[in-house]
This record gives sequence, C-alpha cells and structure tokens, in this order.
Amino acid sequence: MSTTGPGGGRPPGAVRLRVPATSANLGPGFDALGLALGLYDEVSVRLTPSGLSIDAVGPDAVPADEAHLVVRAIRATFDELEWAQPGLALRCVNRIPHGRGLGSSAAAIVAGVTAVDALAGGPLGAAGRLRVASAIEGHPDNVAAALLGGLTVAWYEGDVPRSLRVAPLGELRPVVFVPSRRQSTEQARGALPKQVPHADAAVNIGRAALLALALSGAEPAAGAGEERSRLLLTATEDRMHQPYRLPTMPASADLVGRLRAAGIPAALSGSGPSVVALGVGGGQAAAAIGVAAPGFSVVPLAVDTEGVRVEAVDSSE
Ligand SMILES: Nc1ncnc2c1ncn2[C@@H]1O[C@H](COP(=O)(O)OP(=O)(O)OP(=O)(O)O)[C@@H](O)[C@H]1O
Ligand SMILES: N[C@@H](CCO)C(=O)O
Repeated sequence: MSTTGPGGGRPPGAVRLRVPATSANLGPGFDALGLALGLYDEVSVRLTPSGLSIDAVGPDAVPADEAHLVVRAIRATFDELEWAQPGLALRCVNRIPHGRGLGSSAAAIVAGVTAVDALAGGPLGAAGRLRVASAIEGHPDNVAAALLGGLTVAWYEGDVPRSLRVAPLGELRPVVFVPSRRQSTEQARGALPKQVPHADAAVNIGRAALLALALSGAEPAAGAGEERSRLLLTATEDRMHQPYRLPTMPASADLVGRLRAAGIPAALSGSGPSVVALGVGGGQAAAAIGVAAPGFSVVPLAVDTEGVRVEAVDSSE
C-alpha cells in the first residue's frame, strides 16, 4: 500500500450520502436478482488526521471501532486505491434493520465504498464500486441494487461481478414484513445444500427469467393487471433456497404460505427472515397489509430507482 494520495498527501474532505435497503432473490433469483427499496441509511464521513470516531443512531447496536462495517469498507477502498489510511469521523443514521434480509450489510458496504470513491473524484467508477463492494459482501445481488437502484440482475464473469438495471413496473407496491428476530446471512447460507436436483434448477431458471420480464414491464398477453399478478405469483416460486431455509424460520414460512394462498406474490426477502410481498397496484398492497402477520412489522415501501446518492461532497477541507 502506498502512503500518499494524489498530490502526495492524504486526500482531504467530507462526504454525505444515503443508501437504500434492498431485497435480494425475490423468490427464484438466488444471488442474482435485487430490488432497491425506499428505506435509507444516511452516512457522513469526514477524513481526519488520525483516529476514529463513530456516532451511530439506530435500533441495532454496531461496533464503535475498526470492526464497524462502513469503516471496513472505507479501509478496503483506500487500500484498493493504494492511498494512506486516514483518520475517520463517521455519523450514521441507521434505519435499515440488521440481519433481517433487507440488505443492511450491503448498504453499509456500498456507503463506505461510495464515500471514498466520491472523495477521490470517482476513480473506481460503477464497475469498480461493484467489484470492491461485492468482494466484501461475498455476493453481488444486494450490492448491485444498492448501488444502482431499481431492479437489478447481478452475475459473475469469471471472478468479475457485473450487473444490469431496469426501472421496475410502475405499479409495483412492495410490502415488507419484518420480524423482531434476526438471522445472519451467514447462518442462512449454511442451511443450503451443495447440490440441487436438476429439475429444481430447471424450474428456477424459468421462474427467474419470467420474473425479470414480468417485473420490468413486459405485457402479459391480455395486458390486464390481474393477469400480471397471477404471472408474478408463479414467477416468485422458488426451489433453490427457500425449501431449505423456510423450515428454520417457521413464522416466515407460515406467512409466505398464507400470503401466497391469498394470491399475493410473496417470498423470503434476501436470506430472511423478513418476507417481501410484490403486489401490483394499491389493491394488492392493501390485501397484503390485510393478511394477519403476528410478530411482524408490516412496512409498505416505495421502489427506490436511484440507488446510493451522494448528497454532498467537500474535497477542500
Ligand atoms: N449500518 C451498519 N453499520 C455497521 N454495521 C452494519 C450496518 N448494517 C449492517 N451491519 C453489519 O452487518 C450485519 C448484518 O448483515 P447480514 O448480511 O447478516 O444481514 P442483512 O444484510 O441485514 O440481510 P441480507 O444480507 O439477508 O439482506 C450486522 O449484524 C452488522 O454486523
Ligand atoms: N443472495 C443472498 C442474499 C442475502 O441477502 C442469499 O440469499 O444468501
């Protein structure tokens, strides 16, 4: 690692940004599909001569030292740019609940990587931000949606993550059901088998392709709202991860089952235990909200179409 930034010194400055929650998988799109949601963490980063201070507000406890995930992402990005590590003063307003399947870790990582890239004048670019953030997160689906907003597909070419974004259907009205219980993504990935039956993989390929088309506005033959709802119900079926994870989350399993029985396209959000309902139009959102969900907070959310937003950057300090 070099000990200097451009011009021979520590890059100066401060940056403030907001970053959205994300729901990954959406049923069949395991590790590939992501949807950005209108719920935001806010992060301000100021570079200082030395030391580390973290002022974090939010319902979940976070470390106040170098283990803090935003700090780890900032450090990784300085290393990537081969710049000397600065002191840091962070202020975080955390609204995305942690360990619930709403992409809190991806949001923290994207915030750190984007903050440094913005202060440095953008040398990483979109591809570099995705690469650095995915390497920390371990998979690119939440990260892509948090960076780009909207509906994203993420994949690897060799070991290089790539992503594509579309603005999803304007009538999409996501509702998330958030339990108080946490489950780490690492734990939830531990429930997955090394191999799945070929027939299940084939079903998932068809469902994921259908979901991407249906969510990005491709018209069902008859063009009617009800038809699209039915398509989405089919398109959110999954045989790759939920059959293995849901038995470890009985309340989420029960809720997904009851929402789907009511005709509402529902799936685990990310690795759970939150559940996401992908209703189309106000009627389906209201129907989802009306399904009894004891133990869950019911949160209707807009779709975020922008991704992480740098709200202020001052490189002159
Ligand atoms: N804003 C934050 N500041 C610091 N650490 C955070 C922040 N958000 C998340 N983390 C860290 O990430 C952990 C949660 O990550 P995890 O991947 O298990 O769940 P998630 O990202 O909320 O859900 P999912 O990945 O399934 O969408 C927290 O326990 C915490 O250690
Ligand atoms: N695709 C990841 C998302 C985690 O939010 C998983 O299901 O483990």
